[in-house]
Amino acid sequence: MTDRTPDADGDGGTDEAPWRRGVHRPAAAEYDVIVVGAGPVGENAAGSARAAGLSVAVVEGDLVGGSCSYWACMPSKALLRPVLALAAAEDVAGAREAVSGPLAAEAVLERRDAFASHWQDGPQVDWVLGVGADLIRGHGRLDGPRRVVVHPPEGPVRELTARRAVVVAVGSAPRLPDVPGLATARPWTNREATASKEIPERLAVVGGGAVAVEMARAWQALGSAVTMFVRGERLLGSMEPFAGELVAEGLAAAGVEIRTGVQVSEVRRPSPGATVTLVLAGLGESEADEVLFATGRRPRTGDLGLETVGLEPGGWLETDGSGLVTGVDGDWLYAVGDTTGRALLTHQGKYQARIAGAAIAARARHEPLDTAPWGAHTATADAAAVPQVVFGEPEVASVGLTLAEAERRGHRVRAVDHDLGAVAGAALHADHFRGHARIVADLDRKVLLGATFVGPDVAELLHAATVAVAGEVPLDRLWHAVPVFPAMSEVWLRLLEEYRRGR
Ligand SMILES: Cc1cc2nc3c(=O)[nH]c(=O)nc-3n(C[C@H](O)[C@H](O)[C@H](O)COP(=O)(O)OP(=O)(O)OC[C@H]3O[C@@H](n4cnc5c(N)ncnc54)[C@H](O)[C@@H]3O)c2cc1C
Ligand SMILES: NC(=O)c1ccc[n+]([C@@H]2O[C@H](COP(=O)([O-])OP(=O)(O)OC[C@H]3O[C@@H](n4cnc5c(N)ncnc54)[C@H](O)[C@@H]3O)[C@@H](O)[C@H]2O)c1
Repeated sequence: MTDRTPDADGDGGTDEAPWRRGVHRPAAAEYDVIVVGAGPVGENAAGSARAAGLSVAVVEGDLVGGSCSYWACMPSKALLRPVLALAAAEDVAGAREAVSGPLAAEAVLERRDAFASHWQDGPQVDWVLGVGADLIRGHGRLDGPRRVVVHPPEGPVRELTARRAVVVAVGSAPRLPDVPGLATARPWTNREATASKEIPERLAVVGGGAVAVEMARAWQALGSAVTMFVRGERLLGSMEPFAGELVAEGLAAAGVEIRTGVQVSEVRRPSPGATVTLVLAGLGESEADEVLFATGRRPRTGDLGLETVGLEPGGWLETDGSGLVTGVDGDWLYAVGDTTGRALLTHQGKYQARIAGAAIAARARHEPLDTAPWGAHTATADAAAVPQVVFGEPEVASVGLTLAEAERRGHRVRAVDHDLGAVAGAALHADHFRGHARIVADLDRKVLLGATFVGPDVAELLHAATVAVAGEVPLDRLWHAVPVFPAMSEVWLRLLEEYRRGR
C-alpha cells in the first residue's frame, strides 16, 4: 500500500498529527488577512497580501503545499514523465535502437517520491515564513464575520480576527459515488494513485476524466494491467470530441482496456488487500487487485463554519470576479482555488489568488477597483481563457471554449481543423505522429475563442493560443505572427490559411 496515513474522517486529508512535522511562529490574535488552506492557491493569496504590505496568518490542517504538491499535479506528472520520455525515444528511428526494455519502475517511483518532497513540507513552510506570514497548524473554521477559530488536535484553540479579509482556499476532495460496498472496499483515490509504492497487478480505473486518463497511462506503463470503466461514451467529455478519441487510441495502443457505457453498481472486497469485484450494471462482473475511483471532486466546505456567516455548508463557494464570496455582507470573505469550483486547476487558482490579493489590497487602501472585463481586479480568464493540459500519449492542450461550448453560449463561430501530424515539425518530432488541431473563431469579432491541440508534446504549443485568446488578438493580426519552420507551431499557419480561405 501507500505511505499515507488513514483518512478516517474522509475529508481527503491525512489524519496523522501534522503539527509534529513543522514549526511556526507564535501567532498573534489579529491579522489583516487570514488565509485558510495552504495549498498552492492559499500560498499565492498569502504571498500577494504580504507583497501589498498586509499582515497575514496562514492556517493549514495538513501539509503546507496542498494536494498539488503531494497527491496531484507534481507526483502524477513525475510518474508520467519517464513514460512519455521513453515513448518519445521509441518513436524516433535511431533513438529507438538505443532504448530497450520496460521502464525501471523502482527508479520512476523514487523520482516521484523526490518530486513529492517525500511528503515532508519543510521547504514550503520555509517559503510561507520567508514571505513574512505566520503559519498556524490546525483545522480552521469560520466563527462569524472576520473570525477564524483554529483547532489543533493538541493544545489550545486559537481565536483569530481578520481586520481586512479571510481568504478560504481549502481546495477539494475526491467525490466518491454512492455505490454499495465502495466505502468498505477502500478504493484508491488520487492520493493512492499518485503516492502508492506498490504496483497492483490489475488496476481498475473508474472515470474518464483527466485523473483517470493520466493515471491509467502511468500505471499501465509501470506494469499494471489497467482496465478503464467509463460511464459515458468517450473520454475527456468536456473537451473537443477528437481529444477523447485520440487519447483513447493512445491508451489502447499502450495496452489499456477501455470499456465505455459501463456503470459500476456495486463493489465487493471481503477484506483489505483482497481481490476487488466490480459489479457492472447489466454487464456482469470484473475483478482487479486495486480500484481507482477518479469520479470528480467535491469542495471541502462541510466543516468550515459556513453556517456562522449565513452560508450553507458543503457546497462550492460562489464568488464574484474579485474573489468575494457572494451572499456575505461586508466585503471581507474571499474564496479562491478549487473550493470555488470555477476551474479546478492549480494555475487558474493561483491567478484567482493574485486577483483577490490585489482586490484586498485595493480595498484596504480605499482605492477604486478595476472590475471591467480583463481589469486588474476581476478574474475574466476564468470564463474565457482557461488553459489545461492533460498529460499522456498523446497530450491534450486546450484553452478557452470548445466549439460546442461557444455555440451553447450563443457565439457565431467557425471551427477550423488541421491534421497536426501533417506539418513538417510534427513529422520530424515523431515517426508515427498522430495529432489534431482546432481553433474556434468568433465570426463577429474575428478573434479566437478557443484552441485545442492533441499530439505528443503539444503542451508547449498552448501558451501562444492562451495569449491569442486572452489578448483577443485579431485573426488578421495573428496572420503576421509567423511560426517557425520546421516546428509544430507551423500548424498555426495552416489553421489561419484555412480560416482565411473560408471567410
Ligand atoms: C491527480 C490530480 C492531478 C492533477 N494535476 C494537475 C495538473 O497537472 N495541473 C493543474 O493545474 N492541476 C492539476 N490538478 C488539480 C490541482 O491539484 C488543484 O486544482 C489544486 O491542487 C487546487 O489548489 P488549492 O490550493 O485550491 O487546493 P488544495 O491543493 O487542495 O489545497 C487546499 C489546502 O487546504 C487545506 N485545508 C482544507 N480544509 C482546511 C481547514 N478547514 N483548515 C485548514 N486547512 C485546510 C488542505 O489540507 C490543503 O492543504 C490535479 C488534480 C488531481 C486530483
Ligand atoms: N493535467 C491536469 O491539468 C489535471 C490532471 C488531473 C486532474 N485535473 C483536475 O482535477 C479535477 C478532477 O479530475 P477528475 O478526473 O477526478 O474529474 P473530472 O470531473 O474531470 O472527471 C470525472 C469523471 O468521472 C466520471 N464520473 C463521475 N461520476 C461517476 C460515477 N458515479 N460513476 C462513473 N463515472 C463517474 C465522469 O463522467 C468523468 O468521466 C478536474 O477538474 C481536472 O481539471 C487536472
